[in-house]
Amino acid sequence: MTDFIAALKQRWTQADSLVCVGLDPEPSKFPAKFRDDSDAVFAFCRDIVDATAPYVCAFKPQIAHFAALGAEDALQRLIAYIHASHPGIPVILDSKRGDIGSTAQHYATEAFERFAADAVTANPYLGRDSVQPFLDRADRGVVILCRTSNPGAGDLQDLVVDGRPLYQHVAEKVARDWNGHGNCALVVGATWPAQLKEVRAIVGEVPFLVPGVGAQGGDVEAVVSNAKTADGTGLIVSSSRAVLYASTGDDYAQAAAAEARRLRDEINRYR
Ligand SMILES: O=C(O)c1cc(=O)[nH]c(=O)n1[C@@H]1O[C@H](COP(=O)(O)O)[C@@H](O)[C@H]1O
Repeated sequence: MTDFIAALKQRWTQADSLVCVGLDPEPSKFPAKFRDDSDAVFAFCRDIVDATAPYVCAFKPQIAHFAALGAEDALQRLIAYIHASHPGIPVILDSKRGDIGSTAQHYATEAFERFAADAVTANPYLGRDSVQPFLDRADRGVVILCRTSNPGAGDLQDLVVDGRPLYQHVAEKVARDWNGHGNCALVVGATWPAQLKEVRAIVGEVPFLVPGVGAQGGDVEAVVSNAKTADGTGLIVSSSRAVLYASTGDDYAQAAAAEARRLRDEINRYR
C-alpha cells in the first residue's frame, strides 16, 4: 500500500481533480432495479465507483451507512474492489474514531487491516493518545476533525480557550505536534469559508477534507479560493448525496458521473 499523502498528491495531479465521492448508501433512495437485489448495497456503490472514478482524487465510504444495515461485509468488499479495479485512488474510511489508547488500537486495526482503508477520519476530543495508534501508521492517513460542516459545529469547536477558538488549537496541534510522520489531514466543512481561510493560515500545506458541498449547500468558489494551497491543490472536496442520488432512474450511474465531473470542473475554475 502506498503512502496515503503521496497517493493523494499523485491522484490530484494525474486526474486533475480535487473531488472526493462519499459512499453513503441509503437503500430507500436506490433505483428500482436494486429492489430485489440481496447485494444491493455493494452493487449500487460499485456502479457509482466505476462511473465516477475518472473524476475523483479519493473515495470516502461512511461506516455508519453500512453498519446500520449490517452490511460491513459489503463495505469490506467495496474497498477491496476499489483497490483492485481503480488502483491509485485512495480510500478514506469515515468512521470518526477516538477512544482511550488501548481501544483506539483496535479502531486502527479495524480501519487499516479489516477494511484496508488508506486513511481514516478521527475525533481529537480525547487527546493525543487516543489518535496515536492512527498517527503511528506512517503509511496511512489520519483525517482529524477540526471545524465540522454541521450547524452545531460551533457549540464546542468555537469555545474560546487561551484567546482563540478551540478548532484553531486543534489545527495548530495537529500541524505542529501530531504530524511527525506527515500523514495528517484536517476536516474543515465547506459551509464555513471564513474558518477555512483561518485554518489554512495556521497549518500551511496540510491537506483538508472538505465535506459540505452539494446537499449541505457549501459554496465551491469560496472553498477553493479560501483554502487551496499555493500550488492550487491541498483539498479533498467531498460530496455524497448530490452525486449518489443525482438520479433515481436507470441513468443513476451516468447522472452520478455527470455530477462528479461538473463538481471537478467547477472546482478547477477557481484553482
Ligand atoms: O468526516 C466527514 O466526512 C464529515 C465531516 C463533517 O464535518 N461533515 C460531514 O458531512 N461529514 C460527512 O460527509 C458526508 C456528507 O454527505 P453529503 O452532505 O451528502 O455530501 C457525510 O457522510 C458526513 O458524515
